[in-house]
Amino acid sequence: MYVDLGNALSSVASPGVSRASLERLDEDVAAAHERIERGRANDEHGYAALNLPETADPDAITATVEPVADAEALVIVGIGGSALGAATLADALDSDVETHVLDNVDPEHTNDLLEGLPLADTAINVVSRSGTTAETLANFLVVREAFEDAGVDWTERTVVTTGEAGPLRDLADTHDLPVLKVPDGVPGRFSVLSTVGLAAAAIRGDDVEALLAGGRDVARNLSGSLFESPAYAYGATTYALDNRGASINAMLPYAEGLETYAEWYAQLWAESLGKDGLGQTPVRALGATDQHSQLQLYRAGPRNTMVTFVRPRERADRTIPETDVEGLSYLGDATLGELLDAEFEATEASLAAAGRPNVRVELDRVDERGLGQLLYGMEAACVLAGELHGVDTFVQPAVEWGKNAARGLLGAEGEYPEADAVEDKEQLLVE
Ligand SMILES: O=P(O)(O)OC[C@H]1O[C@](O)(CO)[C@@H](O)[C@@H]1O
Repeated sequence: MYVDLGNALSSVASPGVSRASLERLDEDVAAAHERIERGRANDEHGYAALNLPETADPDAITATVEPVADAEALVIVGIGGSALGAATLADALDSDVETHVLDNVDPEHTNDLLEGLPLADTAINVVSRSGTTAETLANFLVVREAFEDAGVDWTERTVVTTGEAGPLRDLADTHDLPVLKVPDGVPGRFSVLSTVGLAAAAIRGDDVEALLAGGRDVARNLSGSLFESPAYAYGATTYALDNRGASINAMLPYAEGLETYAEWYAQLWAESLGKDGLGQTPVRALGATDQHSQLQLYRAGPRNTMVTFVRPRERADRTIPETDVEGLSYLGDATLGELLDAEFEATEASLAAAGRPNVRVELDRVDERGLGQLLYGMEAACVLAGELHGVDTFVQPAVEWGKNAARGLLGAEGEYPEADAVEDKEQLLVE
C-alpha cells in the first residue's frame, strides 16, 4: 500500500495541511500509536481487530466450510459489517462460484434472486455477530423456506458465522450446523479479515492466506510516525484536513472491482468516526465513471471535500482498436488501462489545479495480497483517526434507536417507546 499526500499539502490545496503541521501532528500520532499498541497487546475491544492477520485461523475456516466447498453458487446473508467485507472480496476477486449478497430486505430483489439460484448447488453463509439483526434473520428464514420448498436440505448447504450466543447460535446448535465464531473484541466493520469476511472467501476458493499476508504487510509498518506508515499517513491526513474544513471524503477507486470497497469504506468511516457531533462524511464513488457525475461539485463546489484516489499499479489490459474516425485516432494508439490511468492522473491534477485537497492510495494489484493491504490499511487509518479525534471508534450506539422503533412497529416482545415517535410523525404532505 502506497500513500501520496502531495496534493493534500497547503502549498497545493485549501483546505490543506503544511508539512510543519504534519510534523507537529506526528507527536500525537506517536502517542496514539502507543495507545493502539497497548490495546492490541491486551486484545482490547476494537484494537483486537488489528491483530487479525496474526490471530485468524485460515485452516479452521477452510475446514469448517468444507461441507459446502463444492458449491456452484453462494448466498451471503448478512448486513453492514457482516456483509460488506465479504461483498468487497467477492466484487474484487474472480471465482467460479457465482456469489450473491443478500444485505437488504427488498422482497422483489429477494424473490428474483431465489428464483434464479441452482439451490441444490448453492451454499448459504449467514453472518451476524449479534445473531439478532432483523434483516439478516428474516432473509435467512426466507432463504431456508425456499430451499425447503425446492426439497433441498438447507442444513447441508448452510454455514453460520455468529457470536457465542443469540438466536442464530441457537438455530445453528439446534440443527447442528457448521459454525464459525465471530472473534471477540472485533466490531463488524473491522471484521473482514476474520471468520466474518473469510468464510465466504474460503467457499469461493479465494487465497485466504494471501489476504492475511497483505494485512501483515501493513501491520509491520505501523509505527509511531505517519512518515513511516502509509496507513497512519492516510489516517492522520484525513484528520488534519477534516479539522481544516474537509468534512466530506469522497472515496474514488479506479477499478470496477473496487466499487464495493467504497461501500465498505463508507461504513468503516461513518460508523467509527460519526459521533459526538464529529465525523468526516464518506462518499462512495467510482473512477472514471463519477468524474462524469460528481467531479463538478468536488472541483467547483464548497471547499468542504477531500477526494481519495485509489488504483492498482498493475492490471490486465485491453488495446483500443485503431480507428479512422476523425479526431479519435489518439484512442487507437492506447489501451483502456492507459486511458483509465490518464483519467486518474488528470482528475487528480484538475483538483490540485483548483486547490482542492486529494490523496493518492495505490496497491500493486487488485488481488488477495493487495486487498489485504488496502482493507487492513484503511482499518488502521480509521483507528488512528479515531484516536486523534478523541472518539470511541468501536461503538455505534446511535443505530439502536431505529432498530428498536422497527421492532416496536412489528410488535416484537418488549417495550419500544421509539415506535410511538414513529406514529407521532409531524405531517406536511404535498401531493
Ligand atoms: O453482525 P450483526 O450483529 O448482524 O450487525 C450487523 C451490522 O449492524 C450494525 O450493528 C449497525 O446496525 C453494524 O455495526 C453491524 O456491522
